[in-house]
Amino acid sequence: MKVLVLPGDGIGPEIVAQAKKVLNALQKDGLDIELSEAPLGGAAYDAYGAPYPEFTQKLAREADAILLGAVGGPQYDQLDRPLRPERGLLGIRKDLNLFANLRPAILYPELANASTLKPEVVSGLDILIVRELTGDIYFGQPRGIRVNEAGEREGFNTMLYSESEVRRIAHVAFRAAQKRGKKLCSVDKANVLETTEFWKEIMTDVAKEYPDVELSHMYVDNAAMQLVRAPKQFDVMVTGNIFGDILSDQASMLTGSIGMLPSASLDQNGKGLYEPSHGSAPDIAGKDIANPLATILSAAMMLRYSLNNEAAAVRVENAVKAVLAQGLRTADIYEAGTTKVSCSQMGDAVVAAL
Ligand SMILES: NC(=O)c1ccc[n+]([C@@H]2O[C@H](COP(=O)([O-])OP(=O)(O)OC[C@H]3O[C@@H](n4cnc5c(N)ncnc54)[C@H](O)[C@@H]3O)[C@@H](O)[C@H]2O)c1
Ligand SMILES: CC(C)[C@H](C(=O)O)[C@@H](O)C(=O)O
Ligand SMILES: [Mg+2]
Repeated sequence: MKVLVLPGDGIGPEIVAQAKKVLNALQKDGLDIELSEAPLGGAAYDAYGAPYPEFTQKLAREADAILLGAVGGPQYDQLDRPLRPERGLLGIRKDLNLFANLRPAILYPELANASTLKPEVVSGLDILIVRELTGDIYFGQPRGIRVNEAGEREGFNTMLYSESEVRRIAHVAFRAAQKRGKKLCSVDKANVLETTEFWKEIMTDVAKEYPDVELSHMYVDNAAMQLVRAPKQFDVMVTGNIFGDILSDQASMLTGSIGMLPSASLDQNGKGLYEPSHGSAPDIAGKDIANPLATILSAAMMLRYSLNNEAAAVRVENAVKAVLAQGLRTADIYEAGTTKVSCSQMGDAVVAAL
């Protein structure tokens, strides 16, 4: 199996190095993977003048699975839009048709106090957010910044979903719900936006094929409120690209830190890109203090979904649970009575716990 590693920018290389340690340890125990590396985002712009250069594209297309750190940083904000790091990430998602983004928000019992919510509200939390990743206002045309007829500048984007796009993500979400608590909440803004009114109609239609799953609908503003009021009411949530982006960052705080939330972005055939849900955290880059657990847990998802190695995935997840049980914490999840460790120390501890 070929695994392409894309460290990216900011804390990307630091957190990916920890996930690589874990994969290297598994390799020594017989995991049959071949690792290669390429730049994406700002690092790719620096090396090749493009955020998703041909060099990276070729390796990405050949790989069975991809592990990404994060992209972006203020030093790239002044570039022309097509050259910005984030366009590299959107480019690889679109190029590889990685339409199904799974973002599990799980509260480990040891982090009950790290969550911003009261322990009784979050204890046992286990939500899966299924975010559509290659459509919506992120990709709809037309888009841009222009001068209108009145001579005033305006910015515009297009929220767009085709029926096939909604159907395929609906099936992913219903199948996920079937394997879990059999409850699916589709999040929309159907009271205002036609795109999501259409989304809701298709979700309702696909539900007929999954009579064992209870489908509900919720407006996104209410969903944001319910996520902090009573998050355990949710099992699987399915939503479009932009709402899923926002709700998954919000859900991450229920688990104690955005540094705990992994993600998998999958195509129809099990090929996937695995990355933490957070960004390149320029404010803490280069300090060896970032939390690498979301990236390590993303590597576990890669073992599960693309490398079909459930045993190795569980082994990594158990190692993460073990380091938390040992009281080891990076700064973002630190609390009195625990032991503060650096990013690299956390990586070493997970390897030791394997
Ligand atoms: N998937 C991605 O590559 C991705 C995702 C989100 C944002 N970004 C990009 O990252 C850059 C920074 O964006 P932002 O600041 O809005 O979001 P961010 O997620 O990078 O950071 C938000 C806050 O969370 C903290 N944080 C994030 N990850 C952490 C970790 N592992 N451990 C400890 N703390 C962590 C940061 O220090 C910061 O205070 C931007 O260029 C943005 O476009 C990339
Ligand atoms: C960096 C950005 C393009 C990306 C997104 O919006 O999808 C990020 O926020 C994410 O959640 O992966
Ligand atoms: Mg995001």
